[in-house]
Amino acid sequence: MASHDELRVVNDAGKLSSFRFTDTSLLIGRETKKTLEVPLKQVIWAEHAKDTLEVHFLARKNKNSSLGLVKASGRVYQDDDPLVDTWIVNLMDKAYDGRGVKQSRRLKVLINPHGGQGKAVSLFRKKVEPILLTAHCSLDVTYTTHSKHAFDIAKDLSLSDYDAVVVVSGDGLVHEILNGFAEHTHPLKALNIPLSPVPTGSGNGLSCNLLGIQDAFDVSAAALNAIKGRPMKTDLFSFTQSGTRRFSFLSQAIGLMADLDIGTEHLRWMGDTRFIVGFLRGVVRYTPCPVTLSIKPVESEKPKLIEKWQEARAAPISLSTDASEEETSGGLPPLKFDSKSQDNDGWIKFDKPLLYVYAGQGPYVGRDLMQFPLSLPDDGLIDVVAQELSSRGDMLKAMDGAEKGSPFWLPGQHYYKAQAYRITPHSKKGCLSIDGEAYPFEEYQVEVHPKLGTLLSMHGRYATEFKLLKPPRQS
Ligand SMILES: Nc1ncnc2c1ncn2[C@@H]1O[C@H](COP(=O)(O)OP(=O)(O)OP(=O)(O)O)[C@@H](O)[C@H]1O
Repeated sequence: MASHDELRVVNDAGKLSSFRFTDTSLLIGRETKKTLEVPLKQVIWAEHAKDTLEVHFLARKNKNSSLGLVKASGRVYQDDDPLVDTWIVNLMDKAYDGRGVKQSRRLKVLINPHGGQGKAVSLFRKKVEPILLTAHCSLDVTYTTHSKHAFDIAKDLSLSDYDAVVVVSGDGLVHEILNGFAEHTHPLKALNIPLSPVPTGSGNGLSCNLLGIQDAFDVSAAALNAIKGRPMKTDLFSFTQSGTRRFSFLSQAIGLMADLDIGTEHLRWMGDTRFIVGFLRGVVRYTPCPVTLSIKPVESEKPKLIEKWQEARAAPISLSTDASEEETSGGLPPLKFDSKSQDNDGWIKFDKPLLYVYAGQGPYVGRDLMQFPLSLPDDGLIDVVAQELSSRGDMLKAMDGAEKGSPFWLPGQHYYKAQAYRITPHSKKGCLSIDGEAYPFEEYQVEVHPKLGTLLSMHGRYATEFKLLKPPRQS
C-alpha cells in the first residue's frame, strides 16, 4: 500500500509510475527512467476523471530549452483509488495556496496583432491560450484594432471582473493600459490590478525584467506568470509635458537611445535586432543631444549605489498583500515637482555635453541592454543615466557585455538615483521615446510615485542579478 502522499498509476503502455509531492516539487517515479522532478510552481492543474489521474505542468526538455505544457496521466492503481481526490486537493493547495495565489484566475487578455514581428495572435493561440485554459483560467480576450484601443479599454475596465490583465504585446501596449488606468474613475483601484506581459513586441523590456533573461522571450513562461505570479508593487513615473500629465512605467530616452528606437520603426521586421542596428548607426552619426538635464538626486556615487542595492537585494522579499478599500479609494497622487514649482532645493544641473539621457526602472530596457542594473521595483526612485559625449570608441566598448550591464562602468556614464528630473531641449528636432512610444521633442519633467503600479512576478523582484560589481580592468 502506498503512503498517503503517493499514488500509483499505470500508463497506456502498462508501465507503473508513482506520483508524490513535497513542499516544493512534484515527483514522478517511472519504472525504467529517472524520477522526474517538477517544481510545484510549474504545476498548473490536476484532476481525476473515471479512474484516470491527470497532472498538467510546465517543464523544460533540457536546462536551456523553453517551457512546454506537459500532461502526465494514467489509470490509478485500484488500491489507491480512494486516496486520489484528497491527494489532488492537497497538491493543488500546495501548488497554488502555498504560493498565496488563487486558482482559476479571471483574466482580461489584450492582444496587439501588429506588435513586433506580427506573431502575437499565433503565439497566443498556439502556446499561451492552451496553458491558461488548462489552468482553468477564464479568459476575456480583445484583439486591439487601432492605436489607443487598449487605453480606452483600460479606462473603462470593469475592475471587479478581473484578477489580472494579460498584455500580449511589447512595452507600448503596457504603456497605454497604465495610462488608461490612470484615467479610470477609480484610478488607484485600476492600478492595483496586476499586469502580466507576454512578450510579442519588438521592445519587451518588462518581460525581460519580470521573467529573467533566459525566459524573457518565452511566451509559456509568461503564461505561467499570469497563472502563478504574485502581485508586486512597482513605482510609476509621472511624465509631464506642455501641462499634460501621463504615466511611464519603464523608460524615457532622449538622444542616441531614443533615435535608435523611434528612428528604426521601419525595421520592425528585424525584431529587436533593429535596436542594435540603430545603435551602430547612432555611433557612426555621433550627434550630440542638445538638452539641459536638471535632476533632484539622492545618490550618484557608484560604490554607494551598489552598496545600497546589495542591501536591498539581500532583504527578505515582502509579499504584496491585498490593498484595502481605503488604500485604493482616492485619486492619483498630486505632483510634487511640476515645472512651475518653486522647489529648487536639492536640484542640480548636469553641465557636460550629452550623447543621451536614459531614465527608468527595471534592469533591462531590451534583451541586449541592461541599462539600469541597480534598479529596484519599489525604492521610490528613478535611475537616471547621463551619457557624456565622450568618444565613439567608448560607445563601441559599451556594446561588449551590454546585456550584463557593462555600460554602467563607462567613464562617461553617470548614474543617479533621483526623485525627479527635467529635460529642456535646445533644438526643435529630435526623438523622445517614453516606454518605447514616440513623444514630441519638447521640455518634460518626470517624478516618481512609489508603488503606484502592480505587476505579476514569479520572483517578487526583478529576476536577473547585476554581477559586474567592480569596474572591468582597463586593457
Ligand atoms: N491593431 C493595431 N494596429 C496598429 N497599431 C496598434 C494596434 N494595436 C495597438 N497598436 C499600437 O502598437 C503600439 C505598441 O505596440 P507593442 O506594445 O505591441 O509593441 P512595441 O514593442 O512597443 O513596439 P513595436 O510596435 O515596435 O513592436 C502602440 O503604439 C499601440 O497603440
